[in-house]
Amino acid sequence: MRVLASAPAKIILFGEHSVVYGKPAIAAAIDLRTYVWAEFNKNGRIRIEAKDIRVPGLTVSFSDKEIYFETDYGKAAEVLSYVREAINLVMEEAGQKKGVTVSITSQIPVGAGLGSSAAVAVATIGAVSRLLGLELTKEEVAKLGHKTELLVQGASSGIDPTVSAIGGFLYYEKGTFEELPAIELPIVVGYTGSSGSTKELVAKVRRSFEEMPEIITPILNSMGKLVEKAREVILADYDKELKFQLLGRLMNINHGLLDALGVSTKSLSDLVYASREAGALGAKITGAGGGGCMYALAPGKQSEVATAIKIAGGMPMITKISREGLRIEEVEE
Ligand SMILES: Nc1ncnc2c1ncn2[C@@H]1O[C@H](COP(=O)(O)OP(=O)(O)O)[C@@H](O)[C@H]1O
Ligand SMILES: C[C@@](O)(CCOP(=O)(O)O)CC(=O)O
Ligand SMILES: [Mg+2]
Repeated sequence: MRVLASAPAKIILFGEHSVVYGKPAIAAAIDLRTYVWAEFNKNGRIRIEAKDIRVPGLTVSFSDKEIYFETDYGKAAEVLSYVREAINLVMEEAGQKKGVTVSITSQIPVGAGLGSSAAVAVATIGAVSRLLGLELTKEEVAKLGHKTELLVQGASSGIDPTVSAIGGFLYYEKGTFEELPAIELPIVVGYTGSSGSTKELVAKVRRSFEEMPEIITPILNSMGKLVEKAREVILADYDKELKFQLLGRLMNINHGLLDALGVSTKSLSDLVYASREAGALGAKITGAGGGGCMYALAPGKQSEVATAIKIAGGMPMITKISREGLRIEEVEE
């Protein structure tokens, strides 16, 4: 038997990092996906084929006749730790340990703030649980995805695996979520081309929080308040123009606060300012930062903003919200 599952990337519209401290956040699934095939194998081992992820720590030496490959097993194992933990958790849940081969292909840039870690965990949990005959709801998959991130990162709010499993547009707070009405969001995502590790960035914010709680706590509180305000604006009966203007202002404040937490970079801020100058109503980092992506809200100006992002050295992506979260694509008996 073979099962193919897929799960989407996400953007965090408001509230990354502060969500780790129990504040609310707003996120949406987007139309880039990770695909995972799972099937039984005969050798009884867990085999992971990660087809498009860069594995660090490879050394090649060669003479006239031969090529030698050496791998830093620690580094290679670390890169695959989300997939490994996800498989282990499903096997524990099913009370079965079997030889399973998992094969991954992904459209999501890695370490770019678009939730590749959550998508790979959710799609793996979806495929392996179905293979083992375990019937999990999307909420249960989200919870196991959250556990996976906690095991690998040490800290995780759970927002990414929840959005990836459920799909759509969500207001998330401490493990619970509310589905927000689908509104057409004229956004442009800008990718700096560099990456940041969520584990390291979350740890960096934690260090500042522990060293200067009297300064960092009010920043996190402000972030929480602006997310509540953004939810009110999204649900209010305002016309679109006013809604976008208010959301844009809140995005700019959120970016400033993320910069104050130390998770922006020059490239990210360059793309943010270039977008605003090209007419975006708001622009901010999305995800953990330290590289990766920003997004801009640009009604009627999406192509101007995309061009400005390109000129500033980034890669623009015009994406749509994906209504669908985890999907079982194929089951071959
Ligand atoms: N296609 C993939 N195959 C295997 N592991 C992946 C894949 N995509 C992402 N990952 C895992 O997720 C990690 C990146 O997660 P993270 O630092 O949270 O950044 P983000 O979630 O923003 O992309 C990678 O180092 C790797 O461990
Ligand atoms: C920084 C954080 O708020 C979001 C991280 O998202 P990503 O892994 O950078 O896509 C962490 C979390 O919510 O667990
Ligand atoms: Mg991640």
